[in-house]
Parts: sequence; C-alpha cells; structure tokens
Amino acid sequence: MAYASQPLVGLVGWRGMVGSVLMDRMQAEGDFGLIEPMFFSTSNAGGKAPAMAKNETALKDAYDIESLKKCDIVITAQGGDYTTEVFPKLRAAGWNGHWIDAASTLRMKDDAIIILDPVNLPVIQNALNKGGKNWIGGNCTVSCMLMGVGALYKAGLVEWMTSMTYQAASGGGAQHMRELLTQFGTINSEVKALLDDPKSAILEIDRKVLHKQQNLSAAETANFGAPLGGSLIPWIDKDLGIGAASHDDADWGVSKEEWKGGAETNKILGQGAGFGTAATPVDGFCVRVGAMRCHSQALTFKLKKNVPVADIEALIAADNAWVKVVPNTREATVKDLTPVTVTGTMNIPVGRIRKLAMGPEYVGAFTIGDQLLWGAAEPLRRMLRILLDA
Ligand SMILES: NC(=O)C1=CN([C@@H]2O[C@H](COP(=O)(O)OP(=O)(O)OC[C@H]3O[C@@H](n4cnc5c(N)ncnc54)[C@H](OP(=O)(O)O)[C@@H]3O)[C@@H](O)[C@H]2O)C=CC1
Ligand SMILES: N[C@@H](CC(=O)OP(=O)(O)O)C(=O)O
Repeated sequence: MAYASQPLVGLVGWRGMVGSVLMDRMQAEGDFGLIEPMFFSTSNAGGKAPAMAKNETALKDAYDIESLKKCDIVITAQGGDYTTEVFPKLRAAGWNGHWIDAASTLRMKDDAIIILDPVNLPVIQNALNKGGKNWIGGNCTVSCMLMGVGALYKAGLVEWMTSMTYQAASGGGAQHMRELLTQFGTINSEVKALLDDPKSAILEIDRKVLHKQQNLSAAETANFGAPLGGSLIPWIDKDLGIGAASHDDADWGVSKEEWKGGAETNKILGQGAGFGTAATPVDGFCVRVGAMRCHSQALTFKLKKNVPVADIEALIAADNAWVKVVPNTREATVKDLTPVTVTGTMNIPVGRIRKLAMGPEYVGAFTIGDQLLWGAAEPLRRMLRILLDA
C-alpha cells in the first residue's frame, strides 16, 4: 500500500454521464471504503456532496488549486476544457499527486500513459516504477476494441487492422442522447396517424418521414448538427484537415476519432503513437448511428500468418474475464451481439469471426462495448486500485 492512511482522492465530474457511471462502479466495487473522497464541482461549490462523502460533506470549487493540491489523487471526468485549464496550473503549483482523467487532452503527452490495464498492465507498471503520475483513459472505441480483440495484438498476429465503427449517441454526452430521442419522437408524431392505419401507403409514410428529417428545427439538431434519427453521420470529432501537416502524419482527410484509432491503439500497446507510421497500422471510418449507448465495430484484420478460426476464437476468449466469443451464427448474433444486449454490462462480445474472401490471413470480426463502462469509467477506477495496491 503506497499510502499510510486512506488517501485523499479528489473527484471532479462525478455527476456527468461518465462520472455517474464511475460513481456507481466505485460503489459496487467498494472503492469508497479504501479512500477519503473529496468532491468537487465547477458549478455548485459549497453545495452538498453526494452520500459517499465522509469528512468533507460540502462540494469544493473544482477550480480552486489550493483545495486540489491537498489531494493525493485526483480523478476527473469533467471534460477536456477543464483539464486544459486546471491541470497545468496544478502541476505548476508544485502538486505531485496522481492525475487520473477521462478526457483526451493529455493522452498523447510523453509523460501520460493511456490506461487499460487488462490490455497494458506491463506498460502501466513500467511507468509507475519510473515515477509516472498522469494516467489517462483511452478513447472509448479504442478501449472497447482492445478489450475485445487485444489478444491478437498481444500474440503479435496483427499486420494491420481496419475498424468501421457504429458509435452511439451517448458518445457525445447526455444532450446528444436527448436529441436523438427528440428526433425519433418528432419523426414518429409526423406519421403516427398513417402508421396506425394498416391500409396507409408506405411510400406516403416514407415521403413524410424524409420531409420531416430534412426539416428538423435547429434546436432538434443543435448537438449533432444533422439529423441522426433514421439516419447516420459518417464523421466524429474534429476535422484534422486534408494535408494537416501540423498534426503528425494525419494528412489523409482523417477525422480525429479515426486518427485516435491508430495513434491510441499503438500507444496503449506501448509501441509508439504515430498514425500511419505506427508499428501496427490501424485505420477506418468512424460513424455515428442512432443507437443510444454502446459502440459497435466491424473489424478487418490482416494477420501475419494463416491462423485457424478456432484458434483465433480460443485466443480471444482466454484473454480476459469480460470478453465473450459469440458463435458466428445468425441466432447467436441477433441475441448476443447488439448494443441493446450489451448496454449496462461489462461484457465485451466478439462475434462474426470468420475468414474473409481476400485470403486466409484476412479475418473479420464484430465487437461491441458499453463505452461508458470499459470505454470511460472502468479503466479510471481500476487505475485507482492499482495505485492503492502499489
Ligand atoms: N461520453 C462518453 O462516452 C465518453 C466521454 N469521455 C470523456 O469524459 C468527459 C466527460 O464526458 P460526459 O460525462 O459525457 O460529460 P457530461 O456533459 O455528461 O458531464 C460533464 C460535466 O457537466 C456538468 N453538468 C452540467 N449540467 C449537468 C447536468 N444537467 N447533469 C450532469 N452534469 C452536468 C457537470 O459538472 P459540474 O457538476 O461541475 O457542474 C459534469 O461533471 C469528457 O472529457 C469526455 O470526452 C471519455 C470516454 C467516453
Ligand atoms: N468521441 C467519442 C466519445 C469521447 O469522449 O471520446 P474521447 O474521450 O476520445 O474524446 C464519441 O463521440 O463517441
């Protein structure tokens, strides 16, 4: 145990979507029994801290460096803007504690480790031994993918991989989930009378739906910037720009979410962090779909050699306690390999594992993860436990 008594752990962003899931998981795993929590807020300093508070029952100001400095460990799910503003000030003030963060801001810094311990515990331990202090959760899609198929990387089998994602509204936060449901409601109301009449013409329904989708109000598309209900948006996160030489080697019109796939996967595996020049090329398209929660991904691997599907399944299944191989049958797939089945669970199903027509080294798979659990909250609380056990 690195701490003589229970360490003071500052919790920032605990009432947001990721933060709430984190609080649930910490309670479920008894983490609060091991720490002295101090709750912070950016909007309600002085207000009442949640029930898990022990000695400090009032919310502290999340921008107050002096309060943050008292903490042995700070865990934040407050967001990138908060990290950008507070983290440098806190370090500049001489704070030498552990910073555990869900936001992407610090991920690519040399002194930051992207934490996903079932996949990269040796990388984490190595950094810890060298005095590392900055522990950053990975991009949700990348973390869920590696929880599913990390075994193939660990076995050194992957020559390259593409990932085509189907990312839920929840990846954007609470307002995005509400917006999707509002859009579905508006569209449904538009054709409710026709739907209730079994004799109505489907093309008339279709025409009215399309007209409504194309004429949603600005308020109904404020977060996604485009209709998502009954549609999809093949761009997530920033436009890094064609020829964006300033941004690493990402000059192929890649979106930032796609760039993270290559850069973060390699960094998590401890094999450099470039995109395109990385040890293992990872690239594809990231697409927002009208799912509520859970990110899904269709993966294509070029393996370094021909490995039988049964061996691939066995490797994946043995990798960690949460990955579940779903038999490649229609029945099993529609039952066990959907966002609706996976939401709210720690399970990472991997199915549709099969050889592709391009040749025996080409393997396809489909995987799903609850991006608020393995994609965000869980690696943070597990890092806390690693620090407590160190
Ligand atoms: N959503 C996701 O799937 C993932 C998110 N992340 C990262 O985690 C961070 C936080 O994301 P997320 O949790 O989605 O953000 P949220 O917008 O849900 O919460 C962030 C903060 O918003 C404030 N807030 C304002 N109004 C409300 C309200 N009505 N209810 C709750 N909180 C409110 C809270 O701060 P306060 O209490 O101080 O007012 C809260 O901590 C981001 O950096 C994101 O990039 C990482 C991986 C996945
Ligand atoms: N970008 C992800 C969610 C997220 O917050 O990712 P990151 O932590 O890499 O910014 C999504 O929209 O689905």
